[in-house]
Amino acid sequence: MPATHLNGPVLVIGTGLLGASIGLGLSRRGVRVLLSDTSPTAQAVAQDIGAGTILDAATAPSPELVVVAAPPDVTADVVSGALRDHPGATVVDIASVKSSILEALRADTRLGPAELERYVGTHPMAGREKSGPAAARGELFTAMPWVVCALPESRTECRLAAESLAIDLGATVSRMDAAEHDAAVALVSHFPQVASSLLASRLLNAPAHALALAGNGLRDTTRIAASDPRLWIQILSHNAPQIVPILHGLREDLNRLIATLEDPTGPGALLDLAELMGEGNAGQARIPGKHGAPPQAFAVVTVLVDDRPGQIARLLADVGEAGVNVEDLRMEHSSGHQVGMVEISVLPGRSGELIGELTERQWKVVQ
Ligand SMILES: NC(=O)C1=CN([C@@H]2O[C@H](COP(=O)(O)OP(=O)(O)OC[C@H]3O[C@@H](n4cnc5c(N)ncnc54)[C@H](O)[C@@H]3O)[C@@H](O)[C@H]2O)C=CC1
Ligand SMILES: O=C(O)C(=O)Cc1ccc(O)cc1
Repeated sequence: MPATHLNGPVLVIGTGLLGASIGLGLSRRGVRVLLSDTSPTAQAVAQDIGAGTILDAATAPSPELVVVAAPPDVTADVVSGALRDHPGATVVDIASVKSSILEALRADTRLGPAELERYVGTHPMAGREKSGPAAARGELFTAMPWVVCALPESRTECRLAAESLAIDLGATVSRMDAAEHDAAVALVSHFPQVASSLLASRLLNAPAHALALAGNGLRDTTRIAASDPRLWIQILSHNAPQIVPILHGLREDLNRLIATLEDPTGPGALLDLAELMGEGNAGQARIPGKHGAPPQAFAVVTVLVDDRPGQIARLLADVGEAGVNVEDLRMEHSSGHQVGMVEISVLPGRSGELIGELTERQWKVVQ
């Protein structure tokens, strides 16, 4: 079991997707986790999957750290309660927006300055398009960024406790203030969500024969359109001032593109399209790779796999035996066929070796 910086107990308030994932990850590392949720079902499911034990306020020891993992619109109120109920604890929240919560806490007359010194806002940049504890994963945060927004008055030991939470769960700490955080996530998280939802909503009246042709391009760009609307209504409305300027920029680009495509043979039209695609290529290339490393082009080895149970596991075991690290993996099913294509991304320079090993083991490698 890896050593942890936190001693515990850690009280998780809100045991949905994120809270139960935190509970699972900490419990697996040997930290005692107490669980609390307004929904008795969410609490019970979180306990059943091993995320911790349901809090019994009468007998529970005082927590070292309280993690508020409730929806954004109740987060400030729950943090305020936790700061008052647990005077010896650091209290962090993990909500996707930070400034609106901080403003509400600063305006909260039930809190004194000494209480706010124990609060640190945080945001793990990891999640899923599902909600609830049944979708929780203890390894959700491994190698993902975790933003820590300490206040100027946050106590050092409280900032360190917040950072320990992220580090113990395998995440990478990124320090910034609430305003910087909100501007950054508006661009890299909230705008993609809006774009994906807008794109997917265009499919509402699409004929079935058109949808049957959908490939990974559409699946990749609409995956997060399946996200929980109840959460996203809150995120978007809390961070609206940061999102609106990005949408104005999008509108300008759309107007330009529409004008170009309305006269695709007009002067400069093709150059305009080339510029648009080129700017997209350049923007995409700026997205960092795994572990915050610079973007890296991987070689992709494509393998045809029969759609039978156990095939992927057998393929991955063979890749492992070949001694080649899998950097990324994706699978494409063609509808109506009993075969799938698995794309294995590996470091450039290792693909030839992998193709040789897999071919020798009778896999059908697409060249
Ligand atoms: N879903 C995601 O991918 C990510 C979500 N977050 C943030 O994590 C927080 C939780 O989100 P999810 O786990 O996805 O939502 P969820 O819907 O899966 O879980 C939220 C839980 O909070 C409980 N809850 C509601 N009001 C409460 C209260 N007053 N006291 C105690 N518990 C209460 C609900 O019963 C529910 O079990 C949100 O603030 C969200 O912005 C952060 C990163 C990623
Ligand atoms: O599913 C994804 O790719 C995400 O980006 C999930 C996510 C959702 C909300 C957040 O505040 C942070 C991360």
